[in-house]
Amino acid sequence: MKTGLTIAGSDSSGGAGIQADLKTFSALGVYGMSVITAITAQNTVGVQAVEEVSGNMVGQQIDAIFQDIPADAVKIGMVSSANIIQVIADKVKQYNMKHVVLDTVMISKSGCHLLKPEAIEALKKYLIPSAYIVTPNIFEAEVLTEMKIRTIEDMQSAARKIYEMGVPYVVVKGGHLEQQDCVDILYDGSDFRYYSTNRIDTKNTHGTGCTFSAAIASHLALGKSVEDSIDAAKQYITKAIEKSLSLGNGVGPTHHFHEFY
Ligand SMILES: Nc1ncnc2c1ncn2[C@@H]1O[C@H](COP(=O)(O)OP(=O)(O)O)[C@@H](O)[C@H]1O
Ligand SMILES: Cc1ncc(COP(=O)(O)O)c(N)n1
Repeated sequence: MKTGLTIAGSDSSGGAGIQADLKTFSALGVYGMSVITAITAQNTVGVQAVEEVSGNMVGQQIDAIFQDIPADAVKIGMVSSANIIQVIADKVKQYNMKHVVLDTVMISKSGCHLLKPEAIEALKKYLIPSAYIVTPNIFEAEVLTEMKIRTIEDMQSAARKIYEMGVPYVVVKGGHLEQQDCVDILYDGSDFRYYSTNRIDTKNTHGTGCTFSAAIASHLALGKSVEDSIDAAKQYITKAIEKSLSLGNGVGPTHHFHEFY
């Protein structure tokens, strides 16, 4: 069986973070493993508290996995601090991790900092260059590139700038662009590819970025190319949003379905 690892934060409400990633791995037929970087007390309304795991413990979780079970793909989500970033970047190198999909999580949809602002430089310097694919949303791409993004052309310029940080593939997600379609763009250093769907009219988008990046990692683990993995992940996230759940009083979660049923 193919294996996937998520290195991310825990979301107690099960909609985002580690929980969304493991549900995605499972739905796509990949054996899921996890390294928890932080625990959040969180629900569909907001994030009530965050407690970071120590860098040492993050490293020990990674060691425990890689000394026993190789991961066919790795998804990285909430990393919280510069110290944790450094540990993860070192371990990616040490274990020569393959198919590392980095979702540059910064702020929750409810406005809580999941990455300390002072850790952004470390993210750019150490983690982005150690990834195979990065998947910033519009806001994250703006922070990384220090530019405003309002159009597809702006997304392209941002993708070029992020590529220059030393990562082979950049996906800038267009879920937050003010236009009818949801267009994600892939840049590989020479060409752009576009993945577009109609915007689904729903408030329930808790965990969309987590689900999308975990789905890309799952398809890479299953042996698909980068282009096909993103295509398949786009189909998965679109269905997961279409069937999203009105649970809780706020932004409800995506729904994970087992394709084999
Ligand atoms: N309302 C929507 N309808 C269809 N697809 C969406 C919608 N919102 C987001 N997406 C898609 O979900 C994925 C996550 O994107 P986005 O919302 O931009 O990231 P994040 O969750 O990190 O903020 C992307 O593939 C995006 O195009
Ligand atoms: C622990 C954790 N990680 C990530 C997110 C971002 O979620 P989204 O996918 O909705 O941007 C979150 N809310 N909580």
